[in-house]
Amino acid sequence: MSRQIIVGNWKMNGTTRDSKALVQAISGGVKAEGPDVVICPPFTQLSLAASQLEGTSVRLGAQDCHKAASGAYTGDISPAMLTDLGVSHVILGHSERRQGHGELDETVREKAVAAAKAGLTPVVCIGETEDQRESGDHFDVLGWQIKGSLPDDFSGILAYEPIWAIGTGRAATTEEIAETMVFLRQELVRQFAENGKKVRILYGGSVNNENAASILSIPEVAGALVGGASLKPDAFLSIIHAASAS
Ligand SMILES: O=C(CO)COP(=O)(O)O
Repeated sequence: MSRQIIVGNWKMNGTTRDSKALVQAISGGVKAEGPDVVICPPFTQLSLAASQLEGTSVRLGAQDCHKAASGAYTGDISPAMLTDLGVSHVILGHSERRQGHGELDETVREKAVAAAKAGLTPVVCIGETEDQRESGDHFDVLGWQIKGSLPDDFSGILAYEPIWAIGTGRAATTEEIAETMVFLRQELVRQFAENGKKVRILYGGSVNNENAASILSIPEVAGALVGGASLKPDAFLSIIHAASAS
């Protein structure tokens, strides 16, 4: 198993005071020789986190970006603004943006192109709803999301986050994850040939300190995208310690 990557998605959490404490606790507990670690605070805390993380091995990610480099887009943040702050990764197409903001596959793809062009590593999220899984349509849905959301020359990270597992405390079972990982790899190779072999796939959805070790030992799981548990230093650090470092 190769070096895994643990990404913490803080979502809309973090005032200055608690962000400072959280970054400090995480960076203080991470070992340079451990797995790759990326934390994704809200835009408002990126600058502070960047200065706190200087000289540490923890990388910084954002939770979204616009597809344009600059311009008349009130309220948006461009990829160049992120790299300017020392951000290296960007989460794109999270289900909370797809569902809450009507973000479409095509928009996610355009953002992934723009992010990569600016030197960011996109972490593109896909995942089925509970209804889609129950009706057995989940593989079709995931195949379409890959086709629609990933550019042909994609070389970033794909995060499989079943919507029904996000924030519910009900992670997918190791069998469900294992089976889905096999499908995702086949689909990536079918759609993108050689390039599809290189894309790293993360699992996300109710990953915590108790289930991390078994999820991270599933073949093809290159790491985890962690929401709620990434706000708790002890839980997040124990997920990090459960990940493979080499
Ligand atoms: O959405 C997620 C990470 O992007 C997962 O959130 P939870 O870990 O809180 O289920």
